[in-house]
Amino acid sequence: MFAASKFTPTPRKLKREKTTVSTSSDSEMEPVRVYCRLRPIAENAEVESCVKLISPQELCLMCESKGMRKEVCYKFRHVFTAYATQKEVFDHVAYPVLSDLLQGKNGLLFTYGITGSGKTYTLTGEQNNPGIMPRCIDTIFNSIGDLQAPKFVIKSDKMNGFEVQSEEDAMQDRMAEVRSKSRTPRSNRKLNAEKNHYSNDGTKIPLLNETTLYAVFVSYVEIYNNNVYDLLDELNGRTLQNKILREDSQKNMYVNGVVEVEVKSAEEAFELFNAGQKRKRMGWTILNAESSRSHSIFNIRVVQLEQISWNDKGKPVIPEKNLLTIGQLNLVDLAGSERTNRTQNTGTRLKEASSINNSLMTLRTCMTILRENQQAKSNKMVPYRDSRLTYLFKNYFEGDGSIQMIVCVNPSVNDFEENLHVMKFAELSQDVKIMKSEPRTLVKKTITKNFTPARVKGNRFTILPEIPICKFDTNNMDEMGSYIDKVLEILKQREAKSKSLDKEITKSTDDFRKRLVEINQENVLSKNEIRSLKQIVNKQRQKTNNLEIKIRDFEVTNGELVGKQEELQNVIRSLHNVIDEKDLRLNQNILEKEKTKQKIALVSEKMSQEFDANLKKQRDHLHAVNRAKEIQLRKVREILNSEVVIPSSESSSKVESVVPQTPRSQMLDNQSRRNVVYSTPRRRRSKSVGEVWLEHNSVKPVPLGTVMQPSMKKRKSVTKLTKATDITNPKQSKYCLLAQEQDTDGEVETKLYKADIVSTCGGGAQVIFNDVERLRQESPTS
Ligand SMILES: Nc1ncnc2c1ncn2[C@@H]1O[C@H](COP(=O)(O)OP(=O)(O)OP(=O)(O)O)[C@@H](O)[C@H]1O
Repeated sequence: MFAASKFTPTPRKLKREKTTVSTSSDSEMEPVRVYCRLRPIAENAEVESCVKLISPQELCLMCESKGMRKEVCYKFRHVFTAYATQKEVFDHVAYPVLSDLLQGKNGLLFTYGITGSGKTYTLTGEQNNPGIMPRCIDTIFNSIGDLQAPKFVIKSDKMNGFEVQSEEDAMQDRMAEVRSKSRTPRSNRKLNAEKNHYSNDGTKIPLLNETTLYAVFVSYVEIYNNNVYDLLDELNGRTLQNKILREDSQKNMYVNGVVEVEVKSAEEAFELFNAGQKRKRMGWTILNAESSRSHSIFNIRVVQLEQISWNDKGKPVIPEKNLLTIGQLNLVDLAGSERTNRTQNTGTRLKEASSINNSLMTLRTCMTILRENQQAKSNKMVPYRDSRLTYLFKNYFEGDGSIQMIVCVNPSVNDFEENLHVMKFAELSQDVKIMKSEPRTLVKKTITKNFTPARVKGNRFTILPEIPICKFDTNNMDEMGSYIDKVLEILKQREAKSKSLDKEITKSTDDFRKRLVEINQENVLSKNEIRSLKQIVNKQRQKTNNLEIKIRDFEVTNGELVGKQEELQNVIRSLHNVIDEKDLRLNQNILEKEKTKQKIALVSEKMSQEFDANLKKQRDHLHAVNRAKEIQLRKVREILNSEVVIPSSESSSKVESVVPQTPRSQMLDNQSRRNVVYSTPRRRRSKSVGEVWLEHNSVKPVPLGTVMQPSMKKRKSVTKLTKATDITNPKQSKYCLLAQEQDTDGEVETKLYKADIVSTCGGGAQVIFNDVERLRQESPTS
């Protein structure tokens, strides 16, 4: 049991003043501490690294594209290679911040980088390889050890502050908690407990003050689609509710109504973290199977109750007036920036990505303007309110604590372009200087809910010394005199007490009035906030209405388009049918053609065979006829030879005498040697009456006037064979071609090419030349 001591401290009250960054001197400022951590390239990914390490503080990003080599170098406070352990990162980055935290200073630590670069790994890590968060929790509890305030003695006032309550009240709260815990199913507790082990390496921070009690509080929120959700909220079947951000009486930003739990061990803290982690919005993307879709903020607040004394039993004595120092550490796992063309996100993922990118963009803008303000000593407005992320951490940028950033980098060459943007932002952030923060100690009175009056008499109670009752005895005046003195003394005491009570009442009234004024101010702020929220809600409603109208319009258009699409599909279907039919017919035609071709080939083969056979027959026949004619001719020649006897000396005169004196022979005589006369052709000239000749003359024949002209009683004269029917006319059986040409001496020679026209079995005709008569004119003088 605690007893309220009479100890009245002289508080080290530090008033928090808002100083703009640009007006403070350099010694009061410190830059944002920026570290870089490289993650190993995944083993199965066959990609090159685009990072070259120059020194423990410098690295270069390199890339070669289209024959051009690009190399950009950056300097950081420290660069952790892919081989750096989680402990190294913790020792370098988080340990100093934790040391500040246990002195009551604030710190903000966030991981920044593109998706899949190792932000969650750095901050949370794995069960056997814990990251910064579990190591922080372990280190805090390792350090404070037994110096923990009994649970619920320090209590959140629900307005971002704390109050100290009496041990009796704390005990009642503890009992209530035990009762509510006993109602939680055992299976659930066991399930949660199984996951709460991160390996603890026993890291400690030496504490300066052994007369201080510590209480650790944690809360866990996420910013998803620019809304704040409490991941530790008791849901009881509800969905997570959007929380609003508020400013407390000290102008610090906080999440209104956030569940802040006092934890007494690291395991308890991990249990809460894991419970929140299950609610945190994670999702699958092409670039990271477990991608954070929100910014998550794990807040650790360490409240110190200073200058405690200890009673005989070794228990702390809580004074009436307390000195509270509050330090807080925000561990922020930012969602990764991502390019939609790489993640190929659509729908919800796309909306998330655009919200993530917007909030990161606002963070960049705030940093840029802060830097500009500091460098150009200007006073541009920093747009913290544009995003919940920057609005929540506005105090840090204005000098309420140190800021450290770990830039996580996946060195894959595929991430080169995006890493460039990240590095640019990181480099810019290093130039921003933040006011150094100092611990703030507040004086708080111990609150007692169960007020019990000192003494109760009948129906009234009094806190003044009572006047003793005395019997009036006139015989004993001495006793009466001492009694009166006593009463006078008591009355004096009562007067003094009354005065002190008056003073106390006046002070209490003043305090109460002050508190009322504060409450009133907060009330006014809340009203303003509610008003602005209402305006936002109205605007949103208006937007929703507009969107609904648009959606309806779209639905109508969509309906029409669907109708049109159906019509077009019907047309397409019928066209497809037509095409199918045509294809079928085409195929049939091709088949038929193929068949016909085959038939024609068969018939033509047959015909050519028949034709060959006929031809052979005719040739044989003609040969036979020729042979018979030759035999006849031979016989005629023999007869002629036997008739004509030519004496060797008068041969020329004998010829003349043997040749009958026909007009033709006379002509031959007359024309002397101009014409050569052959007996055989003359005889070969057929005189058959029935024969029809096809006389093929030259266009302008030279008139012959000779005996050589064949006798063609029935004839058809042509100068040109233009048509096949000129030959194939079945009535014609003979052919004679008259050709005249001049020899080199200019003498005319006439040739008669004679032939038989033989019909062929194919319906054509064959011209078989069998005789040539030549008639040549010569000048006797030549
Ligand atoms: N330093 C490291 N050593 C080993 N593995 C790592 C390291 N950093 C990251 N990884 C692995 O890379 C993968 C992606 O890491 P992580 O989920 O932390 O990325 P992230 O930056 O948080 O991504 P997102 O922004 O999409 O949430 C994980 O499987 C993680 O285990």
